[in-house]
Amino acid sequence: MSRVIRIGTRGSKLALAQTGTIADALRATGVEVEIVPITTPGDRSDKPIPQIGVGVFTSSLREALQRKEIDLIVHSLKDLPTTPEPGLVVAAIPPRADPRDALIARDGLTLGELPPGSTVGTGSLRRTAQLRALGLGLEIVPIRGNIDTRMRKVADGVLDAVVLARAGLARIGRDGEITETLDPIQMLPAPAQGALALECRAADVDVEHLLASTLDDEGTRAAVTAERAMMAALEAGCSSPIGALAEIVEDFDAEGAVVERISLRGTAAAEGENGAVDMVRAIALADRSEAEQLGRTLAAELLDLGAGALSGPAQ
Ligand SMILES: NCc1[nH]cc(CCC(=O)O)c1CC(=O)O
Repeated sequence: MSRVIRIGTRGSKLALAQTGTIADALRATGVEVEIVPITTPGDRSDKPIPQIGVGVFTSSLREALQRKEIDLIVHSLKDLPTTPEPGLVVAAIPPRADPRDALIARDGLTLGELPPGSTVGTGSLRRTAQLRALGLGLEIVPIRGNIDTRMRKVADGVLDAVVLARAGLARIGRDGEITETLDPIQMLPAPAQGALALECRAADVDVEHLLASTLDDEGTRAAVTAERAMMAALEAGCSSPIGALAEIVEDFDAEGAVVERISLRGTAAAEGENGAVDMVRAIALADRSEAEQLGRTLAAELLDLGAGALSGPAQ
């Protein structure tokens, strides 16, 4: 392609890192790439993320894309609302990084080693609800800010631990400080955590084709499709207390031949006794081609178990 592809990005270390990775991958295919920094209102606000609303970081970037000031956005797919944006298309979803959450605790401690009353920082309702459900007597402290700011609270002794996504830590080169990778049995990640979404204008067929043919990963796309279909069916926004993890697993068909299927685990908040938050959980399996339906089926099962009482766009 003779055109220069302009990638718009927020100025955070994480955004620059993931944009840089995609820029390198595109340059390796022989195209010329320019990186265009864009400041969003979300970067200027100190309010907790659940209060500033869904998609606050994405709207300024999308406006620049619609106005043709840039040609491509590299999103963290977990931060992207499930409603499609008219005129734009997610042209590629590259191979996913490790989707799990991680603990960074003082003195190399694991969750189980933190004494009751220990303070654990997170800004996420999903992480808060799942940490509480473990019944370890941890004190969950709401925090926000970028990854470095959150990590500093442990280094400075302000908090005993924080929980962050492995993928983000790896992208900024700080995964060496993880003291425990949380098993999805304890902590299901956010839908699409660890995955990137490459968005361009639907009318820009050259860029769309380049992205789709060089950077898309079908297995990742199937997994995140199932997770996001579950989220959409629960009408949950990106900051609602729900978690989901789909994995491609090997199974046997009726004749005993090995086939690949998708397994999807999900969790959502439900109202427990005395108004407490309970996390209900479910798992289901489907053919790879049925990712979307699998997500809806699991959502229906979670709703049957009482999910939804606390989930909703307002959270
Ligand atoms: N909500 C913030 C956010 N958006 C994307 C990531 C990095 C992980 C990813 O790309 O999924 C993070 C940080 C975190 O949750 O620890």
